[in-house]
Amino acid sequence: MPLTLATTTPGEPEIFASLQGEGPSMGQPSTFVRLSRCNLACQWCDTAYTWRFTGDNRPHRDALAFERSENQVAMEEAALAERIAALVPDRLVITGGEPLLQGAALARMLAVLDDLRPGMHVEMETNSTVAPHPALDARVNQYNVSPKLAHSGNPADLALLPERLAAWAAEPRAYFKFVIATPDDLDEVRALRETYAIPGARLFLMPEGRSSDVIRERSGWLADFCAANGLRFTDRLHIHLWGDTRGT
Ligand SMILES: Nc1nc2[nH]cc(C(=O)O)c2c(=O)[nH]1
Ligand code: SF4
Ligand SMILES: [Mg+2]
Repeated sequence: MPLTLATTTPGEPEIFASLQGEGPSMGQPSTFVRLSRCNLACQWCDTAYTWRFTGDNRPHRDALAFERSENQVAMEEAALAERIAALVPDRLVITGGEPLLQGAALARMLAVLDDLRPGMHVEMETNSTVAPHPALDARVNQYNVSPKLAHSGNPADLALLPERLAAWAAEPRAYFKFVIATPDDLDEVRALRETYAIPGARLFLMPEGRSSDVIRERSGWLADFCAANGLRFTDRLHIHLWGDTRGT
């Protein structure tokens, strides 16, 4: 079974070399692979082209509908591994959408990649709701886990799964990255942190924003909060550098 990737332009899979823009590895040169499909629907999602296809009327800020045929492309595992191996970075970031929905195929792809480029550092971005396939889990070095708060618009019974959150909190490879839009969101983070005993060293707060101006405005109060509460702050470096564009 091939993987389903997002596209940069119709037919062209979203595979690119860039700098990790968010979280513990911010600034690291990395190859990115963006998979299509998501099991959630965040109203501020900046990659709605991975899930909000024509006929999907779940609320989104832009109310855009994307043509599935233009925004998805199938790719065999071995072909994807070859594309990754041909790029310079020795780190790989797999994102989406929700990449763990395609865990078994990703594990097969990473097995091929390990033959072509042994020792690559593999980072997985995830929305926290899907348990990693065991064969995939064995090949991941780092999880960047982003549970979705109430302001995302997802019902909590879909977005915040107690069993999953407890498992990520206990997983030393997992770094939490909470997307924060308003100061009210911080109370929800505080409650989750207490409930699941998330260590501060593995908890990042990141401003929501798809433009440099919005991110900068929110960074002001969010960075102050992080400093006062002993939490880690992450910017969205790629938005400052390249704006909200595909393939960056
Ligand atoms: N440069 C860059 N860094 C990123 N870190 C997480 C990303 C994502 O879309 O998940 C992302 C992205 O799209 N670009
Ligand atoms: S979980 Fe991520 S990809 Fe899915 S809708 Fe939310 S922001 Fe978008
Ligand atoms: Mg992104």
